[in-house]
Amino acid sequence: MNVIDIHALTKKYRGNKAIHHLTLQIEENKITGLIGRNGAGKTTLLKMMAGFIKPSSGSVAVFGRNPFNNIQVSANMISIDDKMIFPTALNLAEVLKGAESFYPNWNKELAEGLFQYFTLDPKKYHNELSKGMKSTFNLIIGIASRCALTILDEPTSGMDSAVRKDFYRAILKDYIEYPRTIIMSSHLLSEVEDILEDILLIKDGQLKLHKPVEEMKELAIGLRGKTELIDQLIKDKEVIHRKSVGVAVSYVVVENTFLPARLEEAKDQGIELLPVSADDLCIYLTNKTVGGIDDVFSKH
Ligand SMILES: Nc1ncnc2c1ncn2[C@@H]1O[C@H](COP(=O)(O)OP(=O)(O)OP(=O)(O)O)[C@@H](O)[C@H]1O
Repeated sequence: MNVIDIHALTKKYRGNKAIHHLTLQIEENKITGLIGRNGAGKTTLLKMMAGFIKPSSGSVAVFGRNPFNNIQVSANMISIDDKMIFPTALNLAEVLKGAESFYPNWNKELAEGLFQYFTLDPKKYHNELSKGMKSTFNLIIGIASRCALTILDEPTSGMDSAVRKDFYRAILKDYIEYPRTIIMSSHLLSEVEDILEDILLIKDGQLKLHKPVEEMKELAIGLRGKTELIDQLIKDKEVIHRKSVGVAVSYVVVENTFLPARLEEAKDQGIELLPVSADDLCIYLTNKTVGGIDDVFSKH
């Protein structure tokens, strides 16, 4: 069953398209990573899934319903981001207590365990917390609420690296015990890759790729060798990434649609065949240009 069904979705802000004609589905009980660079449209897309903002055109269905102002959708969903605000009169312990009565699947032991592990002070107020501590508290609520649809928009923003790692592990462990649909946005795949099943990559509001992480690893190939030979090998291929490596030597990344015999031949010609990680592939696919930062320097 699809929890999310999006068709020809567009969101414009003052005429500028933040999301552009997006069509996709997200299956039940999967962890999907929404990956994209700054300004790619991740938050806008997640807000439309959560029913917080209206599309300009196209449709979003969550559990088969339009999520905008829909009580049935919001009863089964939680959306966590770094702009969350809580009642200022309540301290953290009181907010947790409130969440317990609000979310039907709330896991009290887990919430308290995480709260103690991350040494949050129950007497403190949310608006007194540091950026990383706010994210920590928000994510405890996001995990412990165990909602059928859990939307996490850059959930670890401001956390230090050790806390981020602990949280990714916590998300995965709790998901294994209690599967649900989790959509988590991030700039960088490398951090979250291990806990994801699917990757949804967007660039400039458009869908670049939606695939299982495992398939991503096989999708592209890196080729390094004499520029002349490389150009011959890839002449009918779309270049995903290219850079010069010294004089007359190039490294290119292309979709791996070669016949095995052709790759063997390339190897015999001295071309190196290199794997391309899912993380690097996402970076190349979302770069504004085919070259990298080196291009900026080589032009000056
Ligand atoms: N309320 C708004 N009014 C006008 N433009 C907006 C608004 N919100 C977002 N945008 C624009 O829409 C585009 C997508 O923004 P969005 O915040 O969805 O991207 P993002 O992928 O979440 O970025 P980041 O990773 O930097 O948080 C950007 O060009 C942004 O400037």
